[in-house]
Amino acid sequence: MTLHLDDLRVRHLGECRHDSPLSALLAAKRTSPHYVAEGDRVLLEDTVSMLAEHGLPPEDLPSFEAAGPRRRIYFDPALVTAGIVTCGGLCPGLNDVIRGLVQELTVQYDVKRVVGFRNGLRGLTARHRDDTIELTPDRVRDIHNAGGTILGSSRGAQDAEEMVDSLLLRGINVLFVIGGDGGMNAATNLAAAIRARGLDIAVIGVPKTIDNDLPYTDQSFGFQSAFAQAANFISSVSIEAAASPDGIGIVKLMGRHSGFIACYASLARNAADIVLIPEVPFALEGEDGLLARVERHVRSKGFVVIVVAEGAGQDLLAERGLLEGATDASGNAKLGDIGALLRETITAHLTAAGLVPTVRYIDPSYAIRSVTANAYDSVYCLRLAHAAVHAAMAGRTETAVVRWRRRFVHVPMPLIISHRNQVDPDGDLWMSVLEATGQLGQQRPLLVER
Ligand SMILES: Nc1ncnc2c1ncn2[C@@H]1O[C@H](COP(=O)(O)OP(=O)(O)OP(=O)(O)O)[C@@H](O)[C@H]1O
Ligand SMILES: O=P(O)(O)OC[C@H]1O[C@](O)(CO)[C@@H](O)[C@@H]1O
Ligand SMILES: [Mg+2]
Repeated sequence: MTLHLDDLRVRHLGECRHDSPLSALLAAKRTSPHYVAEGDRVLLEDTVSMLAEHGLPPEDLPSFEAAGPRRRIYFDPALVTAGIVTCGGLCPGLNDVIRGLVQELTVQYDVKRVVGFRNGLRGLTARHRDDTIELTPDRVRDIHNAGGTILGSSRGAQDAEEMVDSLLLRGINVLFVIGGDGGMNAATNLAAAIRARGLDIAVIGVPKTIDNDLPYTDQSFGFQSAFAQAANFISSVSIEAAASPDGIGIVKLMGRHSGFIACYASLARNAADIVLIPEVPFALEGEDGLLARVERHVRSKGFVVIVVAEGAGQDLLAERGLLEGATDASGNAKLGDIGALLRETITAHLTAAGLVPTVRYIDPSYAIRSVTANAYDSVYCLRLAHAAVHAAMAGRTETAVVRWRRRFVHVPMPLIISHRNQVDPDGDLWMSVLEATGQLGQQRPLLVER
């Protein structure tokens, strides 16, 4: 998709007429290698060839508005009531973001009231809108020490008009939606409904997903904590597999459509022989199929470790009638158990080949996303929260705050949901996985024409 400068402009509610309480901090600031001034922009692309292809002067190249505090702001903080909602699956760092938002709003901007809507967007429906949590600095002081979200979360559709009514009834001027692709979709619809009614309410998204499947963000917060935890399970399974004759270790990791967790967790331990992700189809049968490869590994090395993303090989399950074709409350496809299929077919294949396999299959499932954010993610969450508050107070709306090429920037929400971020089979991450696993060293990478 070719993007132009105009596609990357974010919406403003109006002119910034108030002095920011942070303006003194900004007085002498200019763009530097470590700071982007509020009038400057951050390039979308970062290679000479991609930039040259546009044939445009620098100021016309596709670029993002820099995040960060502004000298002048749109909202009078004394009149602001902020709302926060977390939606979709859990992700390490949710509490860190909530804490950062509340602290920045109340301490720096002196916003008097922050309201937490409970249990996801369900908390914005007529039935649940009065069941909120008052978020004060005291209430959030220690919440980052635990995983999950103190607000609760949920899946399932809600009516945008009903949610706008809730914002009006609760006197919300700025709403922070912390969510994944679904949450950002819902926030976009909500912002459109607010705009259609001509209301003065800012909607700011903080993208959240352990799957790292949202585009225009380097990596989503919590992803690093989640894959670090996943890597521990890879270590366990490889120790088990190595200690058993004809040992087979299989770890299935979350990643509905994107195999980032499987790739990064595998690279973190460098113990996997085979990594399977949704983006790279594979065959079970045939000389270059998975079963033959597993057999070769077992015969040469004595054991094999396979890391499989939950969304990989869904076509193989469908062929065998093992997919229900059902969806969850948010419309996400329910997946079949690729780990179980691997366990069964590998056991049968090796047994028929005269081996006596010992199979260890671990599905850590929720255990990787319910963890507390690690120190790196905590810093990241706090900085995203600061950026989100600055964006909201400056009257940005339908805008997500992300880190892009190490800078914090504003992305129009429609862009964040325009497509899915996936591992590129022609990109350098997958290349690293092939190099690290040795999948490349065999006849061909495990990318099988089917
Ligand atoms: N296309 C959509 N339009 C409007 N609302 C949506 C859409 N998709 C999802 N939602 C709503 O957004 C909320 C969160 O969506 P979902 O359950 O898919 O999780 P998510 O935000 O994608 O997070 P994650 O992928 O990390 O679990 C749900 O309440 C859901 O109803
Ligand atoms: O069981 P739940 O809560 O619906 O969530 C499972 C899904 O949520 C995610 O963690 C994030 O979308 C996926 O990796 C996983 O498939
Ligand atoms: Mg999602």
